[in-house]
Amino acid sequence: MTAPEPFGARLAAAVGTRGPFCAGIDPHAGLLEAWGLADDVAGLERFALGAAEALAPECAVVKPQSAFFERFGSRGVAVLERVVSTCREAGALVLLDVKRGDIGSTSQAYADAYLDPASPLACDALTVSPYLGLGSLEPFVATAARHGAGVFVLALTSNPEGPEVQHARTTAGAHAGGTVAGAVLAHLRALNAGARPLGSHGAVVGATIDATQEDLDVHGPLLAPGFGAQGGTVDDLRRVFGPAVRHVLPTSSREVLGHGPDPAALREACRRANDALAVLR
Ligand SMILES: O=c1ccn([C@@H]2O[C@H](COP(=O)(O)O)[C@@H](O)[C@H]2O)c(=O)[nH]1
Repeated sequence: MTAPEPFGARLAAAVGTRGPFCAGIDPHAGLLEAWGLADDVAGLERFALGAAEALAPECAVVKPQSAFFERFGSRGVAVLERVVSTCREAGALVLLDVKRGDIGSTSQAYADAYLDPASPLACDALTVSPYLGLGSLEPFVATAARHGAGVFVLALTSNPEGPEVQHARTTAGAHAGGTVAGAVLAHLRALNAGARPLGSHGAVVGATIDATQEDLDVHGPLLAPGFGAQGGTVDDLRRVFGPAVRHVLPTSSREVLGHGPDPAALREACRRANDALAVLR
């Protein structure tokens, strides 16, 4: 059996063709209302599939936020499954923002749910939380490698509460003495070593964070939420990421979705974002 093409290589090719902008699909109640839809499963379906059909042919990566589907229970998750398949059929990679992480045996079940192609919710990559320890992420890393998928680990998140945990000093493990975020970044750098053209293990680093002393170049993708509605700009991306900006996937949900429901306006918003980001590469 031939090995699947690694996520990092698939991502590099997709970004080379379509640009780095990652469109988020976050069906907020307020956005459903703005699109003239009810805040129920039928409204969710119209909104999320409409966004997927308009945005996925334009973007290298689409990032559905699982929480907004889960709030409708199993019928919401069924809509998420259709969003994932719609986006992948349109040639976009799907990064599911679900921020999982648990003890190893449970992480294996999460990894199977989101990364095994046999699962109804199989995606190209997912977000995970490292706060049960870097070793606890191993099932995600191994399962992703088996299936040519990617893993994005929270490092320096875009929310203002992040630093109290992420800037704390760790006293245990291979990176003792450094910050928690620094340990996450170093772990990813080690996982990505030697990968060509780019590793499959990404970091989540907000476009809104203060200047950091951490080395953000993990030789893998850097998902940058906070671009758009949270205030992050192209200048912030340059300021925060420095030379590593070439590996950044800036992502925005509310800002781009606010242009709907007109599919042409959604597509245009995605094109404009990619045009504005071209100066960074
Ligand atoms: O540090 C993080 C990690 C993830 N997110 C997620 O990204 C989107 C942002 O939505 P906007 O509407 O563009 O603000 C959302 O799904 C968050 O859960 C983040 O914001 N920050």
